[in-house]
Amino acid sequence: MFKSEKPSVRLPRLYKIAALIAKEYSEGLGSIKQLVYEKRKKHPRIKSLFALVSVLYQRKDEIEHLLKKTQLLDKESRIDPWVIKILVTELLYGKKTLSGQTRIEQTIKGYEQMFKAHLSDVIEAPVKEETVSTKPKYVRVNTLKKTVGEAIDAFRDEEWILIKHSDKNDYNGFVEKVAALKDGEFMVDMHVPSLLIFPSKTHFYNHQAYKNATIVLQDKASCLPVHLLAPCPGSTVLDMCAAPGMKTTQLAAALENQGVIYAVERDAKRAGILKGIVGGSGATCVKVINKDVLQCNGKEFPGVEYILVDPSCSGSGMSERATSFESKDLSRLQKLAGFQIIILRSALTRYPDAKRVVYSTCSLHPEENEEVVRQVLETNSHFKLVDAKKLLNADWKSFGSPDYGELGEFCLYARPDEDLTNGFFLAVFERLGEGEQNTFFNNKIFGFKNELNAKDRRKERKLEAQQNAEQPEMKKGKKNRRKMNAVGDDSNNAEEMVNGQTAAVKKVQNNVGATVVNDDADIHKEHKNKKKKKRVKDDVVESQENAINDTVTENVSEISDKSSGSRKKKKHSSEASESTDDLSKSDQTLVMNDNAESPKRKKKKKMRENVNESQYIASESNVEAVDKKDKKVKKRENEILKNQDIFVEDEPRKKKKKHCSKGGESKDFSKSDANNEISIEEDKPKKKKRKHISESEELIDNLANMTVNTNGIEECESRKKKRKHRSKDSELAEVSNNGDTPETIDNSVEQHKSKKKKRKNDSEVNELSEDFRNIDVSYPNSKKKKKKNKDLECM
Ligand SMILES: C[S@@+](CC[C@H](N)C(=O)[O-])C[C@H]1O[C@@H](n2cnc3c(N)ncnc32)[C@H](O)[C@@H]1O
Repeated sequence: MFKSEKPSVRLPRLYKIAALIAKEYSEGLGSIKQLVYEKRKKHPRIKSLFALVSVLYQRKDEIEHLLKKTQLLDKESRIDPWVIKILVTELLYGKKTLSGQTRIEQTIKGYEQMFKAHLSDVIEAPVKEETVSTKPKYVRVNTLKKTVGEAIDAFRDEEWILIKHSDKNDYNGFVEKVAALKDGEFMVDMHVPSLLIFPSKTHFYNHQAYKNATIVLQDKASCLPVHLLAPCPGSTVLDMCAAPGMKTTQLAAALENQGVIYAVERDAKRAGILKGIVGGSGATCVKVINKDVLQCNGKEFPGVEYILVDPSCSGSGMSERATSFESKDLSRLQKLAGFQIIILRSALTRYPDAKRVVYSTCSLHPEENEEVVRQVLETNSHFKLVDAKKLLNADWKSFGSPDYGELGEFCLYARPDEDLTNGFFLAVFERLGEGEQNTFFNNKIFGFKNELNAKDRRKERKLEAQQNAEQPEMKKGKKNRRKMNAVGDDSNNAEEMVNGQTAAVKKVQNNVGATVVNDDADIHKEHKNKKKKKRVKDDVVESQENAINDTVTENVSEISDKSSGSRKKKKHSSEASESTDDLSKSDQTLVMNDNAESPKRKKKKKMRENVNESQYIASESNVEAVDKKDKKVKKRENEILKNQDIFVEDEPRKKKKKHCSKGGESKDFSKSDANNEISIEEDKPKKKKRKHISESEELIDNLANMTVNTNGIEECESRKKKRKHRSKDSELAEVSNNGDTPETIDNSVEQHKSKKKKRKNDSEVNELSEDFRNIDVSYPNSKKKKKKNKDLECM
């Protein structure tokens, strides 16, 4: 390739920073705008940075095509792929030249003719319209600062018109109303009562309520995990992957600042941002901890009852990223999934008081969602998967894949086209109660059960019932044969899946199979056997979970040594990959049944761990750019943060109040929003204002019916007390219960429009988004397109 005669050494910072932002954006670490502001490192050409990354994503299909055709990433493997993508963007869609004399720029420029040749293959497609344009603006009321009723009244005082939808069984009708919201209208969400919905073009950056954190711009999908975790005031919560802190502050609001939230964030810089957001929100019950959560456990955070696991993911659900470069990268997905499995497992095994755990991602890939849930559930004997729709207690339409049978049915998706939200996935786990079972637990061959289909399970049960009806002697023989066959089948599967690991896998299977067969041997002592089987199973699981924890610990120690030992790990990885390549592809978190573990198996297990470690490490090093810094820099950052009062505590502070009784109860979150947040000023002089109040109260009555079904769990005592205190207020509300009629809504539209126009003129001048409307002239494509504001809602 062409090389300049006097190559300069340094690539312009603009490109380096743009590459970093593009990479982090692809990893779901924020919206482009948010990352530009966060990462620009005082670079003055903020618009150019934004434009470069935006155009890269707008033109991703073409760029991807060119990279493939020219094999540029392979040929220039020494150059960071993100730098390549940014430079290609600049060359083809930006200034249309790379004027710098650096070797890297010149190298990319050398491909210009090839690009042009291949560009003609690509049908000149219009720049992709961002699907977010149809997505409304979601505004979560920060109930630490204002009640929902107060917030609604405040908006109505600004002439916003409330559109109601109270039928919680009519989700389609609700979505239709949301999609049809006109300028000047807003709604209350039918699932998350503290969430208000505005038309997509509404901007809040200049709104006082946004500036003082009375409202938070948070997508509906991102509000659901905390809504379903539903911790009650006074409880102890662990937010495992907390930054930038949208869900942390939502958790604090759910707790009404009573209790403790351990908000753990591994990235030092992001922990700083988290601390800022928490501080601004008025949350006082949050402890920000800058640490790898995989190094934490129930000793460090005692009494954790609720856990939110919202790990780094591909971010494929973010509307505008839906078909990004990464969405097709299976190996990256596997790495991310490996990490997600480890972190979810640690949530389910390391916190003995945990009663409810919510796992969420902003990914639409089953590899990061149902598959993670499957792998974790199949090896956990203490938790069950809960039907999330039941908890939601209202109509919903997007669920997990039918390929996963009941498991899929129990998980929720949010999809941009159907739900008008970002893409999201969510699964809820609860600790097993007395006599309960995790029906997804794989008690045959851990990690190799393929019959997840509910149909298959029904068939299995039918078969079992038939066998029970047969002669005991016959049954004995048949059952044993069946068990043996099952082992054989699974061995075959294992063989296909694990390739080089066959022997070890068979040994695991035979061990487990033998246990089951022995347990089943005496069918006349069925009752006794059941108990025995459960004991054996529990023992196996216990040791298995311990083994998993050990693995996690080993991973952690490896990770913490990452900067010094990355080369070593690469070696591990390549050594192991020879024999475990397929394993890593198909089942990288192969469950470890360590009951009576042979040295040979231990060795194999270690090998698998090495693969997992290196994959996990690889994915994590992708996820956090900061990890590339050397230890010294990181240490210095940590010290700075320590000085900023981000702390790691050995002992948690004493809880202010513990409202939940022992049994694992969680609060009725919707009711809390409804009952807790409304305060009515009795002596408002204006008629109009009084009307607003009464309407709000009517709405609140509706909200009170939107309860989170907590599976028979009692309501928090604190809630009851609070409701009593507020009963006076609600009585008053009932007296003045006059809602908007369609007529009043219509009449006020005109009035509203003129006022709104003025308000719009004022506010738009200062909109932050304006920065991006007149994007650098060198980017005609991005200029053509109207820039859509992206809030912090990506999280
Ligand atoms: C998807 S974001 C979380 C968004 C956040 N829950 C919110 O609502 O604002 C994932 C975060 O997890 C952090 N993270 C990744 N691995 C971690 C680990 N092992 N320990 C703690 N934090 C981790 C990442 O740095 C990133 O900030």
